[in-house]
Amino acid sequence: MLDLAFIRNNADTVKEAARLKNNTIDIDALLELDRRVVTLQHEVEEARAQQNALSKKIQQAAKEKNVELRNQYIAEGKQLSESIKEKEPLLTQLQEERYQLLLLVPNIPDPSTPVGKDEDDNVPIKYWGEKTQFDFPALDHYDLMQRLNMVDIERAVKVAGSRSYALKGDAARLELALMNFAFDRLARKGYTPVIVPSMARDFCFVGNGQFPKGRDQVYEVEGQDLYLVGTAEVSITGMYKDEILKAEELPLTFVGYSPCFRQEAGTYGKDTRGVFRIHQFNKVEQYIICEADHEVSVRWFEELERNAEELIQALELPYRIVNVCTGDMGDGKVGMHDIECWIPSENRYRETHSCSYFHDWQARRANIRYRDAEGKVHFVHTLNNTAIASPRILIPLLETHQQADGSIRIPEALRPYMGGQEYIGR
Ligand SMILES: Nc1ncnc2c1ncn2[C@@H]1O[C@H](COS(=O)(=O)NC(=O)[C@@H](N)CO)[C@@H](O)[C@H]1O
Repeated sequence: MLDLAFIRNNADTVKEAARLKNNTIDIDALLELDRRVVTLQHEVEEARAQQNALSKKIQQAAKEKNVELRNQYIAEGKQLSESIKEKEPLLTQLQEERYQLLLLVPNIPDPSTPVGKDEDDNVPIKYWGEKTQFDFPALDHYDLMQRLNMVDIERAVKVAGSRSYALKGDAARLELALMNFAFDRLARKGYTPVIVPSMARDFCFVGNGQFPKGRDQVYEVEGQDLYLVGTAEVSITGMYKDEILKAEELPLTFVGYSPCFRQEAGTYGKDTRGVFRIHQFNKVEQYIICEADHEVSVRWFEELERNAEELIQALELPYRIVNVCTGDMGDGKVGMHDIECWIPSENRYRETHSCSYFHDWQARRANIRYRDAEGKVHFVHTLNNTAIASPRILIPLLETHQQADGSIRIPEALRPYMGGQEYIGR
């Protein structure tokens, strides 16, 4: 959410941001509604002030035993109460309408964000590692997993329907190894490990920006104010709602873990083979709460990205980084980079990590603030990036490290989390 005063004073900038982000919000309608709220608010406050003045006049008239004047004031007071009683419900309703519109206003993209319509317009900015070449007929992740008895999709689909899977054998161990590997590396950097609720209340999803627009991507717990999170980002944002932190407490740096649940509405027929796009997966998440300063946010954005690169390089996976364009980045982001790992079987890079900074767009929605050294209160800045999301990361991992004999080499960095094992299938 943007500051209402900012929108009032920078309507064209906000309209341009909405246009660049394919966001259809009507800023003029929002500002018109805002003017009605401000006018009505002023009338109600005026009427209240007159009521206070009148009650003093009534007391004064009573003291002077001036019955006629006193009755006149009382009559005036009644009229005022009537008009306040009539205006207040309308004011409350218009304020709620304005708030619901404010939630739909996008953040302003950083000038370094490429202008574009969709992911095809994302701009590659860095490549690392040579695209894997094989001197034997290489298999895709699903064939590799089936041959090594590491996945059971049929039975999982029986249990939970389409886009379900069960990891078995060394793939199941790999997933937990990857979670521990990511948790460990970030905890050693001083990030606070946190295992958060995977069911969260509505306000958490409003806080990170998933609601109201992305409600169709979220599973709801029937009859309760509880929804399954699509990322630990939702729960961490919700944990700090309505808090005023001390400046010296910042930055808060988290490495979070949660199962993630996504409806994947609108992706029917896309990525249906294997485990690329599923309804439930596990993710280790990097999350920062820092002071409200653009340079500070950018430094954390760069650190979060470097952290992910370190993990991917340790897994010896070729990847590239793309600067996500305005049409693909979503409402809340100021800047966003995706890291895409090379998928040999698809002969292309595909997203495995997503790194974003928001300035105070999320913090305003979740009302997360801090008091600076002078005692002034500001909304914080928030950022997040994937550390490792599995089983999607298993796709480049298994494919890239497959051997001619059909086994799979486990990268050095992962072996300590796999009991020292060096290969799968040997
Ligand atoms: N439906 C899905 N199936 C498998 N993996 C997924 C799915 N959706 C997202 N992921 C994985 O989770 C990563 C992060 O998802 S994201 O929506 O892009 N970004 C976030 O959730 C942020 N909180 C950063 O992690 C993706 O890059 C991808 O690796």
